Amino acid sequence: MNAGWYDENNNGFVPMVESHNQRGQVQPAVCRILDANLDRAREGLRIIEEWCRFGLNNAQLSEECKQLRQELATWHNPELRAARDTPGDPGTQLTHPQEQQRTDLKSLLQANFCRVEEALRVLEEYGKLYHAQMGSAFKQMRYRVYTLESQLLGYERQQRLRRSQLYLVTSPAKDLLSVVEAALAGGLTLVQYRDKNAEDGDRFSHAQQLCQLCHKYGALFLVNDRVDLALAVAADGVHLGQQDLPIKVARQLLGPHKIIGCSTTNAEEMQRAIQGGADYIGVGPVYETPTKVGKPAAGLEYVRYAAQHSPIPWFAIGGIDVNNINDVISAGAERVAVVRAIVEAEQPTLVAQYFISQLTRVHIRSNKPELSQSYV
Ligand SMILES: Cc1ncc(COP(=O)(O)OP(=O)(O)O)c(N)n1
Ligand SMILES: Cc1ncsc1CCOP(=O)(O)O
Ligand SMILES: [Mg+2]
Repeated sequence: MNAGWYDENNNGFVPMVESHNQRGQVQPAVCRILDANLDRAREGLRIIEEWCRFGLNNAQLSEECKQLRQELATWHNPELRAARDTPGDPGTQLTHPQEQQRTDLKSLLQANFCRVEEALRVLEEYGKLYHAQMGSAFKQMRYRVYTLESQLLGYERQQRLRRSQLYLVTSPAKDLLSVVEAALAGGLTLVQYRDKNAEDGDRFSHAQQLCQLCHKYGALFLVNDRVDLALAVAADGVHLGQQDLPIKVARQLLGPHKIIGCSTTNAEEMQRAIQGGADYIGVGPVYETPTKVGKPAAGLEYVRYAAQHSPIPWFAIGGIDVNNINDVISAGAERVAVVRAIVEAEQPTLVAQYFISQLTRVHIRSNKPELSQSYV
């Protein structure tokens, strides 16, 4: 019969790695450290797993959490459990003020990833004193958790992108931060920083402030043209035009989990962007616009084409405002991107709300309720 024990935390029968350490007597304190951190890592993983399972309905991510928990359980042998001394532990009363104030889901998940990664690092170091394979086993697990974290954040980004109906592309304005904040308050969930003329130092500081603001509201933040700037401010991704870096190069620089958008004006560009791995495309200019002087309109015809042929999310852009939004929606658009309609609006909150209400109406009509759900 295999040696092991029954674990009450849903892991069932857990095969024992080895009940005795291989280096002679280990200090009881080391066993207590290992016991406490095995618990800590498992608890953190369980919190993350619940979101993967019930929040995202993602079987692959929840399975990875479960496997990691089970692997932790195989190391948590009776000898380590027996070392527990909760009444004598001075740390049980200590809480950090931040633990009491998780304001959003993203910070809750990040805090728990942090907790798991820290616990695994402790297990890696102290585990070397206990068992020859413990150090390398926990190192590998820590890297798996890093991968899980970036997969989960990437998956969340894609979901947010899919649920975004209105996209604000910024233009320089004296009170840009207040304008963007007002639009975020109206329900805006996707923002692109675009400034074709500023100096890099100013671009960096504007992008940094906008990025923080967007994340405070749970909105995605992308940077126009510049992969380096997107990386520098930890943006959610980048928007590239036909004259910018190729998508494949940007993907290598940004990794698999950031968003890459691409401008398209016709069917051929659309096809290339999709094949290149764009996460979404801009479709336009629908109308000629002073924001992009000299660029001929692709027209509503191209919007109709996108509605029929684009398998990835797409945003109609160019000259769209509150007066013509319904023509664009009638041509098949479910998402729109605007510059002047919001940046130059007297009441950006109301304009954002109006656009979203019109787009939501059409989503409900076309029976795509997932697009009209608000996101945590
Ligand atoms: C959402 C969206 N669509 C199209 C563009 C235009 O990009 P590009 O053609 O590279 O032109 P510039 O914006 O760089 O002048 C966009 N920025 N966003
Ligand atoms: C950046 C861009 N790309 C195609 S049209 C456009 C500008 C859209 O600006 P506006 O919404 O002010 O017409
Ligand atoms: Mg560009």
